[in-house]
Amino acid sequence: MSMSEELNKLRAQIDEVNGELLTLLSRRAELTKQIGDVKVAQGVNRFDPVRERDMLDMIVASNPGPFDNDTIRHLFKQIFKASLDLQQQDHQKVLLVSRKRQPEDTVVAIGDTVVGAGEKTIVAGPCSVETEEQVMKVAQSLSEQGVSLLRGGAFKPRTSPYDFQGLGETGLAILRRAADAYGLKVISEIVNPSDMEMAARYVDVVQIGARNMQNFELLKAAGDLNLPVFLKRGMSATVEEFLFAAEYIVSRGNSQVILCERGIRTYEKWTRNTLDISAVPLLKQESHLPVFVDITHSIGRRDIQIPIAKAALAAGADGLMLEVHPDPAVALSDANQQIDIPQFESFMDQMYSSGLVQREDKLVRS
Ligand SMILES: O=C(O)C(=O)C[C@]1(C(=O)O)C=C[C@@H](O)C=C1
Repeated sequence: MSMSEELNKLRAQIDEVNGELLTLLSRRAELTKQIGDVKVAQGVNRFDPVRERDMLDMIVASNPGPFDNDTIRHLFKQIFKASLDLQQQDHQKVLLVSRKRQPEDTVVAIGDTVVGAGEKTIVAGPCSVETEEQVMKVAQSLSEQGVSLLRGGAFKPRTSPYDFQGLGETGLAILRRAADAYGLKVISEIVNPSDMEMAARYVDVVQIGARNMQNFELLKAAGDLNLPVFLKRGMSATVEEFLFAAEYIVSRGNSQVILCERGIRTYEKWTRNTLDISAVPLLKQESHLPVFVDITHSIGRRDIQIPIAKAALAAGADGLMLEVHPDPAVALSDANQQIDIPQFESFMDQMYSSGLVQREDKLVRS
């Protein structure tokens, strides 16, 4: 027998053993899955280190070699770990917001504006609603720029109780009048579950702010609404916690949820928050919900807004949120970060000329 004939023969035997090992591993895996089910039913912990140690002791006691005991232990520990992972996967509930549940993108219709269907959408407006004149000026600019979603804060959860807290229902009424005057739609934050019904008379989209991302009663109330919800990521929330917050809304029957990355708290001081750009493709990958980036709160400065906007869109964001005020210097909140109307016009010019955003009023809808 030649050398290569001998090699081929041995390899054929190895292939056979591999097949037998695979059959045995699969049989073992099926058994561990069944054990996993029994453990869930009994409410027992899946990981059982004592059982693992006993099995290892038993196995090495009858180890015929040539592998030494440490190697055998190592190999079997890998098998235990894989079995545990399998038990866990089996019982992980697939979230309603997950792409595993719904592979196709959720599209949210706000009037004629279609969010999440490929076109990029801009949401703009003042941080706080201050006067009718202020909101009218911004609304006029939005309509001239072909932007149809007007934002404005009427209920302001401010860090300090002594800061301007918003005009409340009066503010929502101002937003509605301005939006109606210019054919726009309104997005505004609601902070109290008991205000949801009242808010639905004025707004087209309810916003849940970063500070309320884990206000579960508010999330449930938003889930009972028949309106889209714009959910902002909490400043210290992980991507997973963010998705669970969205799940609170969707699990109540409201699937019209838009996620918004708005920066997270880090040690960096040159931006107000640190824009977690990686959250955008991660959220798009994990979830079917549309994803926006708030380019105002995330960075808190005007000078780098254009590259940040481009980065957000390039990362796959479905839209951008930004703050516009006729006279930012005298704004009652966020005076340092809002842009004025000429700056907004120039911003939109750059978005359109780069081809990243299409004018909504020029889009032909089928
Ligand atoms: O015997 C169990 O309790 C199992 O869950 C099975 C198994 C195994 O793969 O053998 C898996 C995980 C535990 O940590 C211990 C053992």
